[in-house]
Amino acid sequence: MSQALTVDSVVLDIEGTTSATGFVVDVLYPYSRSRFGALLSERSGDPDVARAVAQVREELGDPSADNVRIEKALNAWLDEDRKATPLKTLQGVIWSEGFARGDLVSHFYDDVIPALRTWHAAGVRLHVYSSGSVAAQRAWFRSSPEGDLLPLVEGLYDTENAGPKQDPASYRAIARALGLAEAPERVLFLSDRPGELDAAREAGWRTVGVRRPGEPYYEQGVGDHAQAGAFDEITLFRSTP
Ligand SMILES: CSCCC(=O)C(=O)COP(=O)(O)O
Ligand SMILES: [Mg+2]
Repeated sequence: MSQALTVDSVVLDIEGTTSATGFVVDVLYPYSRSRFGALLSERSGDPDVARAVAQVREELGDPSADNVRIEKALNAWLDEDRKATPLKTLQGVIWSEGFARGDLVSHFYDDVIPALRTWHAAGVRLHVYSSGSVAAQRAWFRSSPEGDLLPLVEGLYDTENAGPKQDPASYRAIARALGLAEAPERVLFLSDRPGELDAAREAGWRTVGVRRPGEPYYEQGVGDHAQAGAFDEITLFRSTP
């Protein structure tokens, strides 16, 4: 359904919205699964790895969990597609290196990159809020099939610097970071998940649910949120304060 909105900023979900869940699950997840063991044993001094390991131990309630137990927990969370922050941190370390090496190229639906360029050219500020870590998001946008898209994007937010995606407080924190705490209606959130859209709306944001055939939330729909089947159905104008 066509949507036309006047906003300052658009905040993008990745999986299911800009990009295919199938690509994440079939390409990125196996890439990380086969590298957790080496990361844990060879890179324990890396501050991101050490922080994530401490968080896994805390979540397991086992302060002395060894690498075998930690790897098992990571793989179990991967199997259930649990968006646990330490899992996402460790995946972000692995994927960033995979993108930098050229092993990986990110996926965007065909309608997405032209829309991002159009919205950016119209003066709309673009940001990302994903369960994928900020490091993963940076690598994802830098290594697109059309090259480096990072210059289009102003802010990157994840469950560590903003909070859980189904909590309105996370959207309030992002609005503050955007300088829009007093005007949250000037922020638009695009996501495939109704729980995330509900949380954004509760924080005062505008919302459009993106429903793409084949995505996990396609059948369920996005409740009473405005919806679009692709980004080329969404026209954005830059609002003035
Ligand atoms: C580059 S992020 C990789 C995808 C991912 O791991 C993820 O959890 C995405 O979740 P989203 O919040 O974007 O639906
Ligand atoms: Mg999503």
